[in-house]
This record gives sequence, structure tokens and C-alpha cells, in this order.
Amino acid sequence: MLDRLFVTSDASSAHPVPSTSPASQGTVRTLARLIPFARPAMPRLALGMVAALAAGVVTLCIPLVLESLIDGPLASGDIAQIWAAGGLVLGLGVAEAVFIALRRWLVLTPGTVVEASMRNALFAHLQRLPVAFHDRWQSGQLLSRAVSDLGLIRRWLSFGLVLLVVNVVTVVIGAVVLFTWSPVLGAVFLVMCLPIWVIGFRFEKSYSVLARRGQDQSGDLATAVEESVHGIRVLKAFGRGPFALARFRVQADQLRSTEESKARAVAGILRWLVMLPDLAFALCLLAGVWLAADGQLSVGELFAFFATAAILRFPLESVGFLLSMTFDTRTAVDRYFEVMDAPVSIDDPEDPARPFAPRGATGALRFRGVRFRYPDAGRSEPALLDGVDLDVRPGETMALVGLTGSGKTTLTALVTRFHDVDAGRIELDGVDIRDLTLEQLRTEVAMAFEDATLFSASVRHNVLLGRPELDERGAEGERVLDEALRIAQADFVDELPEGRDTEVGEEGLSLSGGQRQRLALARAVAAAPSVLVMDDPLSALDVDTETRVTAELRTRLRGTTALVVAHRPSTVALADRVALLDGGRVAAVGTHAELMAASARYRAVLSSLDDEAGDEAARAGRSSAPDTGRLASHVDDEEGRR
Ligand SMILES: Nc1ncnc2c1ncn2[C@@H]1O[C@H](COP(=O)(O)OP(=O)(O)OP(=O)(O)O)[C@@H](O)[C@H]1O
Repeated sequence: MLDRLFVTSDASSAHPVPSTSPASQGTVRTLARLIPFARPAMPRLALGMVAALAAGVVTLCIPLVLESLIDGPLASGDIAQIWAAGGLVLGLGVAEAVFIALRRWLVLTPGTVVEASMRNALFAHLQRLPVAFHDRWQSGQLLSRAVSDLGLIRRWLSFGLVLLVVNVVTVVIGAVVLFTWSPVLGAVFLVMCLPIWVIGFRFEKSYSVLARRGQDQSGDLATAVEESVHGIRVLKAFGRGPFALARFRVQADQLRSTEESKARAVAGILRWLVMLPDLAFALCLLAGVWLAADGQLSVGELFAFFATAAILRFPLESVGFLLSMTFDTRTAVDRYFEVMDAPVSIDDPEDPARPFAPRGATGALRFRGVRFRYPDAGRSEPALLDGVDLDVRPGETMALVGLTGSGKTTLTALVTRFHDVDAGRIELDGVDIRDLTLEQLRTEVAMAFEDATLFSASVRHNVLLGRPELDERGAEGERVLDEALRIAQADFVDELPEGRDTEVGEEGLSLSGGQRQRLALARAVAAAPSVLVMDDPLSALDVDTETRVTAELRTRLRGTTALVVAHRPSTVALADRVALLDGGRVAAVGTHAELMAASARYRAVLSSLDDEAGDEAARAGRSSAPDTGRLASHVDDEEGRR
């Protein structure tokens, strides 16, 4: 984990390879992808722009009044007209303030509306993306897209976009006004300002790379924080806190250095954006004084020219800041759509099979020629599962046994379509599971994992997670909860401070491992599936509790088909039959007794499980761990009882 946790040399390489490099798609085309989300907000955005433009036009009118004032009443000493002109300037100032306030009010909400709908769409898409996607992507990268990238987009829509458009239009209108005062001065001013566009273009190229790197590095940093908080117990237990901090600092320094480079790039362009208009100003002043002295320009026109040029300074200077904001946003949009464009490779079929009868499938599970290889496994590696054939009868409990890494967990993951088979098929009641909708399939098949994940919610909510149709506090909800907790031997719930309403905390870490496993098992049982898939869900339980849970499962879930990954010999006791997974296929199937008698490979695998279980029990301080002999008698007892 530490290797993944601390990415040092080039943090940007740690995130999944982006599908779009910064320069591969134009900024306008990238930003245009926001339109579908921005559509509901467009009327307000457009009105905001109109208000901002009106403010700009009003501002540009002030020099006109000043010109008339200087060349007219001021020159002739007409006091009444001076008051009138002064009043007009005041009125224009007030109108400008009103339009600016209106613009701010209008653009306040559109950004938040777009941000919220994009965030919801991202979350919905993340839910639909296959497990293979989540295996590949770091959580921090997803987190930074969902939080900081969308924040950038909101700020740009509410502020950057409006100002960018309005400032460019203001500069164009202002340039026309300048030309009307004096074509010569207007030309000098514009020629001096033209390099700003060239500088802006070059700035895009260098800045976009930095923006991308910075946003990726902040995603890596979020991953590091998330993983180190998640793994805080391991770090503390191994005294690796200072080491983790040192490695974290390296990553944080990389981000700081990128942010500094970004600031330097912005300062670089700002230098020109401030200097060029100033230079243009100085040249125009020289030429203007000369033209005024020559009588080609009145004093009022010269004053108005400079008043207009001064008004254009802010829009020109702000171009640097607005461009950097725009390129940051374009990177954010690129990163957002990298996730949104990821294909949902496991989805509902176009023409789903008819749903099962109201009481559900019978639970006949059949594997035929199942072949599977993880997408990131080496090409030269043989397929992990290669020709798995297995029939699990309705109501039967089948244990999957195999050496570590033989693919037991993977085979169970195929049943709920966390991954799809590469070849062959898996059938539920004779229907290929790919012909069922995911909702149908996951209603019929429930899973309990060894690593029991609980959510920050009440025990009640966690256990009834798979039964959204039940009113959690209704009589039926209460009955299902009672039954599931009883089967999973989760009576400890009654001793929790608020019983079933106790919040179990983030990922259920306030509970012991065995308690979490029992709640996760209760959740799978409460889902009332036709097929219950269990990936060693009792591993953290003591032998007595495991035996009681096993007995409850046996009696109460008589009609439920169960596929159980057995990592310990004691778990095999749960099964009617056992399938030995070896070399990518099911090498033997039968009752435990049959396999013990007929399969040397089974005996070898079981004795290696026995060793592991013994070690595990010794580590856990168990008073006794079942050995194969004890297990055999346990199984025989179980078979005898049936
Ligand atoms: N998401 C994944 N991507 C790539 N390879 C994986 C992935 N998950 C598991 N593997 C590989 O597939 C192989 C089988 O893993 P799996 O977890 O199915 O085995 P298992 O029989 O359940 O093992 P164990 O008994 O140790 O739990 C292993 O070599 C593992 O490294």
C-alpha cells in the first residue's frame, strides 16, 4: 500500500492515463461540452452578460459627456450646462453601479445549478461504471474531479465566462470609440495592444500543461490523504507515521512547485498585459499633445480619448487572469469527461429476459465453459479461469475450495457481474445472467464479503440496504431485520447504545471485525436472495459463533442456493457439496467425504487450508482450531443429521 500511497518521482504519472491530452482538443470545443449541463442556466447567464455589457457601454459613455463638457460649457463658462453635464455623469455612474449589481445577482445561481447537475451526473455514472474501472482509478483522482474541478467550473461559469465575453466586447467597442476620436491615436493604441493576442495564444500552450499537472497532482494528494487516513492503524502500528509524512511532503512539494510555475506563468503574461497598454498610453499621450498643439484635436477630444483608454485598461489587464481561469476550467472539463466518457461495459441488455416469478428464481446456478482473465493481467499469462463447468442445484450449499490465488473470489464476482465472462456463460434458472437486468440479477443474487463494508449509517439502515422497498420502521422491515440479525448471530446489536439505531461510524470501524462481518452477513440474508454468494464471510468469527451461524443458515435458508468460498476447513462444514477449483477449472465436485476418499489433490488443498487456519487461529488466540480430522467428523455429523 505504501508504494501506491506515496507517489514521488512524477506524481502526475500515478493517475490513470488521461484519454485527452491538454492540446488534443481545442479549448472552445472542450468547454462546449458544458452546454448540455448549462442549458437550464443559460437564460440567466445571457441576461447577466447583457447587464455586464450595459454597464460597459454606460461606462464608455462617460468620456463622451466629458468631451462635450470640456469643449462646450467649460470652455464657454456656462455654469448651468456644467451642472447638467455633472448630473449626467453622476446618473451614468449610478446606472453603471446598478447594472453591475444586476450582473452579480443574475450570475449568482447558474454556476451552482450547473455544478450540482454535473456532480449528480458524475456520481450516477460512477455507480454504473464496472468494478474494473474502480480497480484502476485512485479514489483521490475521482474525489478531486467531484469537488475541486467542479468548483473551478462553477466559478468560471459565474464569473470568468461572463467577464471574458464582456471584456472582449468592451475592448472592441472601446477601440471603435477611440478611432472616432482620432484614427491616428486609435491605430497607435491598437497596434501596441495587438501583441497581447499573440502572448495570450502562447500562454495557452504553456499554461494548459501546468494546469493539467497541478490538477492531477492535487488528485494524487487527495488519494494520499484518503489512503493514509484509511490506513492510519497500519501506519501507527508499524510506526510509519514520520515516513508517511516525509513522503507526503514530497508530493505536497511537487504540487507547490507546479502552483508556483503557474503563478510565474500568470505573472509573465501580466507583465506584458500591464506594460503594453501603458506603453500605448505614453505613445498616445505624446502623439495626442502634438495633434492638439497642431489643432487637429480639441482638448476635450484628447481628454475623452484618454478617459476611454483608461476605461479599457481593466478589461485588457484582466485578460491574463481570465485566460488562466479559462484554461484551468478547460483542464477541469477534460478531467471530468475522462470519467464521464469511460464506457459502462456492464449494463442492462437491450432486450432483457422476463423477470422471474414473483417469489423469485429457484436458484439453479450453472457455469458453462467460463473463461476469464483480468484486463490488466499480462498477455502471456494464462486465463485465470479457463473452462469452469459447475452446477449448483436449487437450495444447495456449494463450497468453493482452492489454493490461494486460484480464482475463487473472482468466480463469485462473475455471478453478480462485477466482471463479465470472456467466454462461456453463467445461467440462473437457465437464463444467461447477461440477459437479466442488473436490478433483476442483484435482487436474485446477494453477496457477503470477507471484508465487510458498512456505511456511516444506523445498523438498521446497513442491514436493510438491499431492501429499499421495505419501510425500515414498518412491521415487515422490523421482522426482516429481526430474522436477519438472528441468523447472523448479531445479538450484540441490542447492547449497542442505541440498539438498531446506533450509527456504526465510517466503514463500521467502531465495531469489531467479527461484528462487522455478522452485520454484513445479516445484510445479505435480509436481501432474501435466491442465490447467496459468500466470500469467506465468517473468517473473523470464533469457532462457536461460526458453528451457530452455520446452523442458523442451514435451517433458515433451506430454499436458498448458496455458493460459499471456503478459506478454512471449518467453512466446508456449511456445504452440501464441495467444488475444487484448480488450474483455472473445477477439478472435482462431490461431498466432502467423497472428495476426501477420491481426490488426492483435494486432500492436499484441504490440508494446506488446515495449516493456514491453524496459523490464523494461533494468531487470533483461538482456543481451538478445527483440524481436518475434526472437520471430517463435523461434516459427517452434519451429513448424519440431514
Ligand atoms: N482486480 C484485479 N485485477 C487484476 N488481477 C486480479 C484482480 N483481483 C484478483 N486478481 C488476481 O487474480 C488471481 C485470483 O484472485 P482471487 O482473489 O480470485 O483468488 P482467490 O482464490 O479468491 O484467492 P484467496 O484464496 O487468496 O482469496 C490472483 O492472482 C490475483 O492477483
